[in-house]
Amino acid sequence: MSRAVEPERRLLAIYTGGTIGMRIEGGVLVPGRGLAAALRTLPMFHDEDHARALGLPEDTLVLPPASPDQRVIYTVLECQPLFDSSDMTITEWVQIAQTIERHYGQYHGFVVIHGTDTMAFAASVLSFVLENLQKTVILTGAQVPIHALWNDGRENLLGALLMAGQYVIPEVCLFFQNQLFRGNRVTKVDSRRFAAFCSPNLPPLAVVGADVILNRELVRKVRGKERLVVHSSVERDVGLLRLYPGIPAALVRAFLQPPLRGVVMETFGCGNGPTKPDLLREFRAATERGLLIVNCTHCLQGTVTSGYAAGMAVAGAGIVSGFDMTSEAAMAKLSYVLGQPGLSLDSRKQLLARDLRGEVTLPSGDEHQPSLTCSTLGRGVAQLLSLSQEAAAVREALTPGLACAAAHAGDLDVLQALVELGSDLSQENFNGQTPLHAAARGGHREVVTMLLQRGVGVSTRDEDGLSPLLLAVKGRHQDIIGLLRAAGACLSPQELEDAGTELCRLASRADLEGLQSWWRAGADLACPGYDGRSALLVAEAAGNLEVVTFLQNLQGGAAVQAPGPVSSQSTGGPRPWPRGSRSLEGTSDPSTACPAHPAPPHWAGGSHLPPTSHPIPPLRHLALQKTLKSGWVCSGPWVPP
Ligand SMILES: NC(=O)C[C@H](N)C(=O)O
Repeated sequence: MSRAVEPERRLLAIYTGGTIGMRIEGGVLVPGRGLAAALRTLPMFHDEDHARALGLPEDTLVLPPASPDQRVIYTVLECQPLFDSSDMTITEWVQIAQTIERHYGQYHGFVVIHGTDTMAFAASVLSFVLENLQKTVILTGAQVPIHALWNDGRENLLGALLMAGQYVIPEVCLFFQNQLFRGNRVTKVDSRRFAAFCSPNLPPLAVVGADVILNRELVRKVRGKERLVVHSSVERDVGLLRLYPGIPAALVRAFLQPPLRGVVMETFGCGNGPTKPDLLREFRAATERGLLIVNCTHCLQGTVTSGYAAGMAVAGAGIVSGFDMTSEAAMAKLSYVLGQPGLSLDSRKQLLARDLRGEVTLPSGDEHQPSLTCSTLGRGVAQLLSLSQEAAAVREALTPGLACAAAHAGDLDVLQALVELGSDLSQENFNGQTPLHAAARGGHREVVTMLLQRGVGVSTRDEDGLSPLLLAVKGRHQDIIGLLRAAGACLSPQELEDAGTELCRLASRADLEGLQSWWRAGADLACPGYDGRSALLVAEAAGNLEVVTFLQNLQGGAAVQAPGPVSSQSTGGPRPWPRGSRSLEGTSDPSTACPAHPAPPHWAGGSHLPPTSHPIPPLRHLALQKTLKSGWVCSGPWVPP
């Protein structure tokens, strides 16, 4: 992942349909034409003066400048017909890939505007069909049409255009509600909330707030300069079978019949299934006939393991482990692997067991990843640096980067090795970050504790002015926020400048966890957003009752006051919390910019947090009618652009 440098970035936005452009006809939502014309009337999507100066054609729009030296110009291709994505199939997704291929040389990146219902399938298929991707492909859509007053489409589409315009991310991604996910890691978890998607087993590649926080090390690296390959030959006879307690062998037999060539089987927990002999016989008979079956857990989070006899029984029937793949990704992978011509069954099984597009986390040992987490590399470097006197200068130069990488990976061993070499763990790396920044952002409690015990400064700001505390807030690492606050960390006036708007945004999304993070970090939750409204007002207007209760409880109990002080240098900007009767005790870190205030009792124990709903996304649907899902079905003809 890198920042795009071209002064003019050209994107192709392929509009396939979905709620984002829908209109109401006869009381129901139907796909709507003319998205480009609608965008043309919205100043956030189009700078008419600049377009006229450039002489851009009707279908090409230009965003207002996001940075003084760069413009994002995008052409909207409207598909014919437009789809509610429930009607889309692998046929249309391959056609989208072919459209990208046809226009690959003309554009810097691609945005695919798609319905949300099957967007996770679409993103997964595209990730396999597009090989050697060197440009950014981002899918996005909306829960509410862009024409509605209160909608998520504008924010999602603008975010996708800006991410694809400003960064080179050589992957198929999905952008929704300010998060950029790897496309083949997502699943739709909510039919109404704006936060419709989650990536249960891989953190987002980027999170957009007041700043764009990139998870650079997660983004796939381009290998060489190989040409884009589009794998149009995919297997359509792939299906999805969800096991349920007592599922009859006869039903399984009926489902596993030809022409089916591949099946994703959603099993219980760690990949377990019933061990009834008649059922296992059906699985074995199917796999011996050459049917490929991949085992994915129906849990939202976690992986298939070999820890249970019930799991081993399933594996013994010739079923391949899907580890932590989503069912969507596993179906797409099966279609891709089965579509490869001339491979033996064993080779296909081997392909399935490999990580092809970042879609799966293989158990350590199955794949060696050159990371500091497998401490051999880190220790090796440390050992090398200790060899000679001359190495001292090299060590000096390498230590900050190495220490930050180790801290970000949560690798205490490497940090310990560096300490033994006499390294200073408070040194800053090339962009001004310290290991504490890296550990706070990565959410590594043990590393944060170790660094604080060693007395590193908590107030260091990186080149962008960000402190470890703000990174912990953005990462929602509540325990780390607590540790940093206890060590005297405060948000600076600069960091609090846009907090009000961010709080309103979180309130509008019912993002309780995000609000709690800011509150724990000492932000004023009553601080107004850009339009003068508070988070409470926004939550009330949006009908987000949990958030309203949370904020009201805080207000009622006077705990709306931040759980510690904001910077004593705070002037203007957000109003500081009244100090009330809190005692100002000595700081544990005299170097900090503001005095450390002990957390008030209601916060220190954590017991006074108002009752909240679980921040974890809701579990995947359990409805039995979804137990048997048919595979990729060809629909009528579709004319790609
Ligand atoms: N929010 C949406 O886009 C849902 C719509 N039914 C679709 O998938 O096309």
